[in-house]
Amino acid sequence: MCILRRIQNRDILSFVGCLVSRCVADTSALHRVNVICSLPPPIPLTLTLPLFASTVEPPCISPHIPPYALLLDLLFHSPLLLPPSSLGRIMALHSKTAIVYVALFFAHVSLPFFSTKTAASGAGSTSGPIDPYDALYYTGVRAYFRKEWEKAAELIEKSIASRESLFQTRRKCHDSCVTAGHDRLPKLDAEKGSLWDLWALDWVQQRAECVQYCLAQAISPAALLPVSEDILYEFGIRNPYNFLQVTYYKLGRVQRAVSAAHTFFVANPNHLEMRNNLEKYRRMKGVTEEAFQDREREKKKHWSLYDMAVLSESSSEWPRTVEEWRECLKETLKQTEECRVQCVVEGQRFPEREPEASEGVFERAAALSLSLLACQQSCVSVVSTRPGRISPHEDLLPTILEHLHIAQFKAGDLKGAVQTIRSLLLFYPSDSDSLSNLQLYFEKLGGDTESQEAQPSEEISSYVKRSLLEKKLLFFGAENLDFSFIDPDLWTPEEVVPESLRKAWRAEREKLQEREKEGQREEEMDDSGFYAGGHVPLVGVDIVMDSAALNGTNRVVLDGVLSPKECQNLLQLATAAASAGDGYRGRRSPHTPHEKFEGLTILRALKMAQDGVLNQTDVKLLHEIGERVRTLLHSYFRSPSPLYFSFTHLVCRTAITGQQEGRQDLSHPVHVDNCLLEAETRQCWREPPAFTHRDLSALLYLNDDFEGGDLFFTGRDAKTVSTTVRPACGRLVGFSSGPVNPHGVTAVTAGQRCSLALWFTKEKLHRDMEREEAEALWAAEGQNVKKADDEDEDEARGTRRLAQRQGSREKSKSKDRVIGARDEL
Ligand SMILES: O=C(O)CCC(=O)C(=O)O
Ligand SMILES: [Fe+2]
Repeated sequence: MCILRRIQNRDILSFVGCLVSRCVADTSALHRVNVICSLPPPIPLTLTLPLFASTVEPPCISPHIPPYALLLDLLFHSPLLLPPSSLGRIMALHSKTAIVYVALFFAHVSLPFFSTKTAASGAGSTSGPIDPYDALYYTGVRAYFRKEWEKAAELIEKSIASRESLFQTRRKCHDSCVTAGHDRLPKLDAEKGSLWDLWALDWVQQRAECVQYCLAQAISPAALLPVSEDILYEFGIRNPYNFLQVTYYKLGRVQRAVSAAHTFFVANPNHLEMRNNLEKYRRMKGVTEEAFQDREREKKKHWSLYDMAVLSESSSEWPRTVEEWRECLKETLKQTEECRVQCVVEGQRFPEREPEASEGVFERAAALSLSLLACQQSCVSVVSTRPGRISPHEDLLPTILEHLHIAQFKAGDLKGAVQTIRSLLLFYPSDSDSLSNLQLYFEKLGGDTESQEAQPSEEISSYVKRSLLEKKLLFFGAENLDFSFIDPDLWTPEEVVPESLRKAWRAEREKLQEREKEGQREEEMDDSGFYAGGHVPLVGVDIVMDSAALNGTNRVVLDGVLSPKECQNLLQLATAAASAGDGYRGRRSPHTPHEKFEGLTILRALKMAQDGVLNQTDVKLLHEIGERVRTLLHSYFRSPSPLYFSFTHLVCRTAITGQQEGRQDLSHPVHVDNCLLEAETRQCWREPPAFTHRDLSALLYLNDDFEGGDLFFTGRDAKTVSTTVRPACGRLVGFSSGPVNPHGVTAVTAGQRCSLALWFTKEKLHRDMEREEAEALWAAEGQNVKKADDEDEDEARGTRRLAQRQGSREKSKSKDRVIGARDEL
């Protein structure tokens, strides 16, 4: 197996020496790599590297690497015979794109190398130099696919721990080398011209040597090399925990499996299988709530502090809220620093573009320093992005300061409030609200706002000052050195942008504004691909309200989808299951504390039927009705592609008696099913934790004997109600799941409101695996139910199936329902 490590450098030879000096290879590895690795387009290059003796000086060589030598000639398959080594490492040089690919090969004999060094218990227990976490990961994944569960767990845990130790060591080395070479700095003041240059280089080199030496003490040479983009991505999406979840489950270590599952799910809230797994774990005996632990929580701790502080705002304990916002601010700044330090010590890549032939050392140095600055600036986006989300929170630091300011004001800490306002003004110096607040405080405090403690906080001042300086340099690079820089901040003042870029910047902004305006005009256009108005293939089902009547786009209300008896049967199912119901993802009151919320999926219902708690026929009816709804909506919305079940549950909301007095909230707050509605900006973000793959929503109501509980649609402001639908037995509301259809449910103030909620997706990949599991169980019992895999058919066939099924159902019940002639194919 091999791993590619990609390093870009046009002027490779200078550091190839250093890299190669850390490399060992064996001949079999060379051949294997040629076969296994897909290297970049082969532009023939035969490069014979000098044979290094074992006398290469530190810091290039680590004492842990045996004497070595390497000849590189991958393309002509003529590797130099090298002493066999357990760890092979090969480099292929690509002259045109100036990319060095370092491929690692781990021969079978290398496994003991890892096994002996990996600590049995995994996490955190790294002894000796830090091993390359990517290599450990690959070996762990290989063990996983071989079903060597113990080994897989051990190696993947070790890789997570090694990565963590690597970051910590980088941080430590960075801190301990901050002052290295400082004694050269006074010379910089004293000297001019080339001597100044030399002292500057000397300072840089002293610091580099210090860092290199420090890193080499703790990190194995292989782990010092950069890892591939693939590995960065894998760890970025927390995929190691995905493997660990299965691995621990197989090993019977359920608590660890649960925490791995939870850790993965936090960063992948749309992952259906993991959601299903977590629901299963929740129902397992012996699994405690503590097991649902995010193992990566510390790295995103500022978000839990943020949420805690927001929550505290709803209490009136303002001094505590102030403390919480302060903590959140401190942690956010700390995480930003951590991220920036990694940029410095990790080493930067040269910009992607082809270097000019005329570029000399200064241009190269500038390119590298711009890369470093861009990396550090990008930390704003890294820190501002919640786990599981794609887009960063806009203006995170100013937002935290705004919250802190309000909390301080409410807590009566006016001096603190003034300081925070002043800090906020550093980001937005002409913000009229902040300025008028400041004026107000000035009057209240009788001019004391100028006192020392009322100045902006030191850390925010230096943050803003440093950030502005970095932006200036980066914009300079963008203007003169062909460097591309995307500013992560909204608060950047225009004067920081050079005049020549400003025009393009303004034009870009105007275009954006224009697009936004257009967006608002086209807001009500639906790009879902659905086109309401198709036929309703079931006689007895009536369109009672179409999109026009419902004041919107791609919405419909159909009546007569269920007979009263069917409503009764499903209600029975709901009631019988309710006592053991698991709520919504295990939560009993996910939307409001005034109501109890019980959900039942088909798989769960089937298991309960197997246990004799529910009636099998009713469970099959639940399944069959889903098919009915799908066919109706597929046809009515003229779906351009097959619809797959994404999620289905029978759900009841019950008013809790004695908790309805003066209730102001909703049973289900206004939301959009497949994106995150931001009512203030009228934007809807199609990203996790929203269920982004949901395309069509359906609610099939079972009863009307309750108070409140109306479904209503709104505009994107989440306020303007466009229409209201009163639930009733057999009434089906269908609508496209996107931003044209924000909706909510009014409070259920008495009784129980039950419905079958269904969501459909056009993507087979996102189909509901639980439903398939239920179908497989039925199939295993020899029972005849239609499988979700049969769904790749056209509308007509779907309709025919409905017709046939409906026909036999109705015949057996001898009711007056017939199938429309058009569908009798
Ligand atoms: O029950 C209803 O009427 C709506 C529920 C809903 O919007 C949802 O579960 O997403
Ligand atoms: Fe909804």
